[in-house]
Amino acid sequence: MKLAIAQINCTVGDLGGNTRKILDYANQAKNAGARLVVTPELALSGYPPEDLLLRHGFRHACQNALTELAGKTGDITVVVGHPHLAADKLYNAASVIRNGKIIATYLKNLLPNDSVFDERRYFEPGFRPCVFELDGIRFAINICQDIWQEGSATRAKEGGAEVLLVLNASPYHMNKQALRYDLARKRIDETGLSIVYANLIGGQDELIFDGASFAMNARGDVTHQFDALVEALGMVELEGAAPVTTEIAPLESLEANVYKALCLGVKDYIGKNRIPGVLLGLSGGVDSALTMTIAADALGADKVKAVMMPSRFTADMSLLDARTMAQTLGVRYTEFPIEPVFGEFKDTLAKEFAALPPSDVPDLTEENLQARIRGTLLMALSNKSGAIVLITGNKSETAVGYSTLYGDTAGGFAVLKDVTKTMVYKLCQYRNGVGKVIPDRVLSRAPSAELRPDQTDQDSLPPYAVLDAILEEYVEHDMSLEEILRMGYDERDARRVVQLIRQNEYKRRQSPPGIRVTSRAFGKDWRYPITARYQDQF
Ligand SMILES: Nc1ncnc2c1ncn2[C@@H]1O[C@H](COP(=O)(O)OP(=O)(O)OC[C@H]2O[C@@H]([n+]3cccc(C(=O)O)c3)[C@H](O)[C@@H]2O)[C@@H](O)[C@H]1O
Ligand SMILES: Nc1ncnc2c1ncn2[C@@H]1O[C@H](COP(=O)(O)OP(=O)(O)OP(=O)(O)O)[C@@H](O)[C@H]1O
Ligand SMILES: NC(=O)CC[C@H](N)C(=O)O
Repeated sequence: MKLAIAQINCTVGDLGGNTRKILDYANQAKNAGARLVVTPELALSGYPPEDLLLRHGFRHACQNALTELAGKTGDITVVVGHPHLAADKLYNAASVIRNGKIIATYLKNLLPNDSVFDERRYFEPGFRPCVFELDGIRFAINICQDIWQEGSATRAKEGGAEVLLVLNASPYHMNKQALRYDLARKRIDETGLSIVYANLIGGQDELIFDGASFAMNARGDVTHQFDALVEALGMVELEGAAPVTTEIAPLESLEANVYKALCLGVKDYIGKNRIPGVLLGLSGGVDSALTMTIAADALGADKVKAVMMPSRFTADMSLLDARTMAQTLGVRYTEFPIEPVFGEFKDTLAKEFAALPPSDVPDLTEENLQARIRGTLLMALSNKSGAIVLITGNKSETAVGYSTLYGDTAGGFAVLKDVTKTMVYKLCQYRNGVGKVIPDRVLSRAPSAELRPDQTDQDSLPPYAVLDAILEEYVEHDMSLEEILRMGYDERDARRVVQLIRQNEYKRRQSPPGIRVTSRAFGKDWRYPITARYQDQF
């Protein structure tokens, strides 16, 4: 028999649109000869619906959508993920529907509350297995986190299952697929079941769901691997209860994978929020170059406008490279010299500043003013056009606060927020390999904010290779300063980076949302207090 995985891009809260999409995939699956179609976790509501789930109206609308879907699926069996209200309690559920009937409903056993998840805020756990039979094969259902520990799969086996259908909303981070394979193999070792793993795709605020659905036989061999980061209808052939090899998508490089994830994140944030286009400040540097390229690839060049805003500190090559890149990509481009406005601002402030020491030396104040003038101009264009400002700050800068509040941090969406500077360079190289967009010297010159004469980032920060390595240990691996020092990092660098990360919580708290591509981003999974005296002890 054939079953299908509907690897679909659902939109949170779009119950009508999600219902239509599930029906469309069910029809396609039926036409392709499938008897059963499996959707991702909470496909009906989109994932994660967050506090929408606390609204009575939304809970009831989800129940109604399920009834409507069940009435329209016909004779193909659909296993659909949905919020389920029973006796005033809410569950993360999956129902088996056919010919207008709900044949069985499974309630997710393990509710993740770590990392980016807070399912215990909304749902009650279930504890029973759910096994149903189709064409002589006994299928059981698990939902995402259920297979991250021993228990739910074992109970499915004890309930008589032969094939485990796993509905997922498993968010992307680098190298996540290897982790999913490991977990699936552990459950297979314990139970001898074969596994069909259906994952959501799409961007939802800071999260990316990468799809990459797969099937494994009872020996733990991958029999099917479907494409990542695109919608797909994956067909899985079973001989008895065993999936047999038909389709294995080739693995991509890490850079290709991250680049595509960022494009999907931009496309879905802009598209699902019905935003007409994007704007960005194009400096001739590497961060804005990459942000512009991702935006053009994701949305089409006609949806992107780049604005170069030179000052007296802008090098000629910055201006030339900005023009070249905008032209190569075909995005709309304009230039606003900021000197006149900068002069007016300084004149307006001069009398006040004269009373403050040291009045005659330009300092960070004047540097930040330039960034804020640029931010103000971009926001004015945003207000008039409806396009939103993409900010260009990367994870390294976001970590240490190397940015100006209400200046280069002013905007709607932060494309590179979880991409370190080291990775920014790798992604530029990857994209130039597909088709050259970013001139070599943009990649070879020393990074500079160009806010004072001859400035480079390394005047204020350790080299990015060092900063990024310490950042990964402290943020992603949760290492203490002491542990980082034991790894052999320079004491001054390590102390400085950790101190800057701690000191700049206030700045991050005011920053726009951005796309998560690592196992720990500065977003849902980073909730440090701004006001705090605790320091790691030595
Ligand atoms: N705990 C707290 N809670 C709330 N607000 C707090 C605060 N502590 C300071 N503040 C406020 O924050 C202000 C300081 O922040 P802010 O005004 O941003 O300025 P600040 O962080 O002092 O300076 C910006 C830094 O970013 C660098 N930069 C700027 C622009 C672009 C780039 C680049 O290459 O990408 C780098 C620049 O060279 C400089 O090192 C204070 O004056 C105060 O108003
Ligand atoms: N001359 C400029 N014209 C337009 N935008 C600018 C200009 N200078 C800075 N910006 C904006 O402010 C952001 C901060 O950039 P800045 O040059 O200060 O440092 P950066 O982190 O090295 O970024 P980039 O690598 O893009 O230059 C830029 O990415 C860009 O969006
Ligand atoms: N939605 C979930 O239950 C997610 C489970 C799991 N932690 C994952 O990231 O895949």
